Amino acid sequence: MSRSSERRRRPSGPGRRGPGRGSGPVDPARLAAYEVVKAVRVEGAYANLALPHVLGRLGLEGRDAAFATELASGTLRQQGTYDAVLAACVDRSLTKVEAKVLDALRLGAHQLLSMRVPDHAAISTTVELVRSKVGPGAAGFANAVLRKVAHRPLADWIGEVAPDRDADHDGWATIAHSHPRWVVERLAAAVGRGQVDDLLAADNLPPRVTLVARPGRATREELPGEPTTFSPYGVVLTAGSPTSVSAVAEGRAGVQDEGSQLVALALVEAAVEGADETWLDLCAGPGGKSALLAALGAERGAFLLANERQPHRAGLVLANLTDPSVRLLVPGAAGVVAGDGTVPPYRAASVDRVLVDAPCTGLGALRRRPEARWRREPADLDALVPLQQALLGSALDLVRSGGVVLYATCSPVLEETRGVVEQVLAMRDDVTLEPIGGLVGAVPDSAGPLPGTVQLWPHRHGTDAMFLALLRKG
Ligand SMILES: C[S@@+](CC[C@H](N)C(=O)[O-])C[C@H]1O[C@@H](n2cnc3c(N)ncnc32)[C@H](O)[C@@H]1O
Repeated sequence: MSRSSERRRRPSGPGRRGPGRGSGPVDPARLAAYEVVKAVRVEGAYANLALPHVLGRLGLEGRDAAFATELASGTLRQQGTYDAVLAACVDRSLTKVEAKVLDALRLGAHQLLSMRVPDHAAISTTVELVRSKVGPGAAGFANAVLRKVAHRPLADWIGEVAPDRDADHDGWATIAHSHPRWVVERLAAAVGRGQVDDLLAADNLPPRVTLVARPGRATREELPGEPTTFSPYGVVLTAGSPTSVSAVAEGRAGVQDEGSQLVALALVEAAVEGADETWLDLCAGPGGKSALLAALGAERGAFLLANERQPHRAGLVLANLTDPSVRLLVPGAAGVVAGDGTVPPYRAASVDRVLVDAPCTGLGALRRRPEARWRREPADLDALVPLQQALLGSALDLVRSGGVVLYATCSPVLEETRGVVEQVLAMRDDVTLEPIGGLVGAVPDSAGPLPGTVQLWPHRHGTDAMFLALLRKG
């Protein structure tokens, strides 16, 4: 059966030029993707951090860099689908296939099934990669396996290797959308059965790059791109790289998901009577929201204290709050402390506004962390949920009467959102849950799992799946 061209939706990059046809040197873009996938497997690297290093070392730019990025990221995201396909094409368990060969087979499968790379180029370049990294025997094996993969388009493969969709939707989605089953189940519980497929599909698309103009330091009119729909500070970068934007290089603007911009905005938009001078970001690292809060606070005469438990991440917060010459971007407006937010070194009832951007599973940001879904486990919730409750509890101790705490997660998982807020509310009689108002409260179709809370979604809003709850101390 020949594969139809309609299903090929991704840009081809250098694959269309067919580098590495036949026996020859390994194509550098494929080599870069291979090195990233291997570093994720062997070193536990984060693909989004490993990519710039590898691209720089191999001197890849432009189309080649874009191709390598899509190849590595897409392969990692859709590994669950490709493994099911490869398992049907290999005469032994995939656990018996040498890991380096399996890395390369997954890269080949992504080119064959999801990128516009001609079959001959996808197969021959992968075979050369395997020959150079493993040897001629493995190259022959890879050639035979990828020829089988190339026999069918992706949709036909899914029909063959996934369970029946009507009989076992979550089993089907596990393969078709390449998410672990427990993640499918948690996301379905949060978004509802009617939309879970749209959400899972959105997780497999590369996120758009969004910039934030830090108020008082930059305007969004000076940033290249289209204004964001909901945040008054953002633009969606339509071309080029953020590092080439001078306001970003100078620290006056930054790269920040629109949902994260809305979290900072929701804290600032909440009405507070009386003093409004001391703001605390309890879990600040690496500091994207702190940078926006410091700029907004400076406009209102408020001081932002940015707290982060891990010292090296507290260093990243400082870097986000300073310009390239390490001068505070908004002098006198912010300070950074490395401290445990569950036993904070601050006076009780001394703060007017607190952000708790809690450590979480990150299952709302899977678009930008291609490998994260394979690293997380249900047991992570056993440690994270009590920590989230403790952090929210200490934020409520730190805020003064009449002040506000914004609890946020980049996860829509109900244990981390509704569960944490309900649990903390049940343990205290000095706190009320308030509707999030202002611009953030007006985002359409954003009702969260508790009255007045907000839940953003990649497939509805184009943002990470941020959860926001506003609590006021009585
Ligand atoms: C979701 S991230 C925060 C992202 C950050 N607000 C931003 O916009 O860049 C959660 C942070 O909480 C930190 N963290 C974890 N446990 C903590 C604790 N007990 N006290 C303070 N920070 C903690 C983590 O190291 C991590 O940097």
